[in-house]
Amino acid sequence: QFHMIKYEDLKWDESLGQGSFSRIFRGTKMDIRDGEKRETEVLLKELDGLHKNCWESFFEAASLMSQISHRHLLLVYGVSVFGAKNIMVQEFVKYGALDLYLKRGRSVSVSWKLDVAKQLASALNFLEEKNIVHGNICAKNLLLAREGDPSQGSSPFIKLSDPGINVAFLDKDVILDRIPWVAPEVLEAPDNLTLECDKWSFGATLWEIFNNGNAPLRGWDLDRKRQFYETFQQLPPSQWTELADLISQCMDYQAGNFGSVELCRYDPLGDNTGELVAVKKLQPNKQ
Ligand SMILES: N#Cc1ccc(Nc2nc(N)cc(-n3cnc(CCO)c3)n2)cc1
Repeated sequence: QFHMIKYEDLKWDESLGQGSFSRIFRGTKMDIRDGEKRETEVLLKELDGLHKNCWESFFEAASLMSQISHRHLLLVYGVSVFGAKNIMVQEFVKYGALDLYLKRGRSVSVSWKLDVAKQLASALNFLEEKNIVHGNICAKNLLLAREGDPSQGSSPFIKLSDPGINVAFLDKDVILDRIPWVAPEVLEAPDNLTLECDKWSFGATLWEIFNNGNAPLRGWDLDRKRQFYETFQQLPPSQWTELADLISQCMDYQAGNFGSVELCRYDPLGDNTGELVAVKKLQPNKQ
């Protein structure tokens, strides 16, 4: 289910940084078209050696992206395996990851952000229609193919990247660190990803986009992040009511695989001033 690319047809240019379990490089792949040699600029994503045992998951994530094509889904040309090296060969997307682009202080307009949000929504709608779960929606996995120029009225263009290693293969701490992008039910059952999980992550990614690429709960340690879910907290609401409503509809503790909801008082100080919170009991899915 994958196009195998010969290692000798690849050429590495400069390193572009570090994903969580991979290193990325600019490069070229050589192929023959109409009988002549052609070099295509590519992004080489190399799985790092210590995660060798998840190479199937690494490639499975990519093959998910190459089984279907959509204007806002990254094009994956194929894979190359050479000794211990596992390399995914992707189309080179001109401006790279959206979170870095926004953090670099590009001041972009609200309509620029709305365009990006709509494009992400259309990619997720497409995946949902195919009943395909991505599992790692976040601004780092949105790639900017076109900057868009407000003076020319041209809008940005994004591509959703591959999800990387499946969350079921990740250590608990890595999953905790993905709070608030990872849906709460994934912490209990990381091998049961559903479309609801992508909806939750969509909410956190919207928050990122409209907060100029700043990560939600930035700098929080794992215990504080875990508590964020245990006390059913929400992200700080956006200044735009409709956006705040959309984000809280996506990041809805009820919608996941939670069973009955029982209201009780969460009373940390023991002086009965605690706020009323909902206590959810994890129940097996009713279906
Ligand atoms: N300066 C700069 C610069 C860097 C990168 C690109 N291009 C590109 N193309 C892709 N296909 C994937 C990525 N990419 C970026 N970060 C990840 C890991 C998180 O997914 C993947 N970047 C363009 C310019």
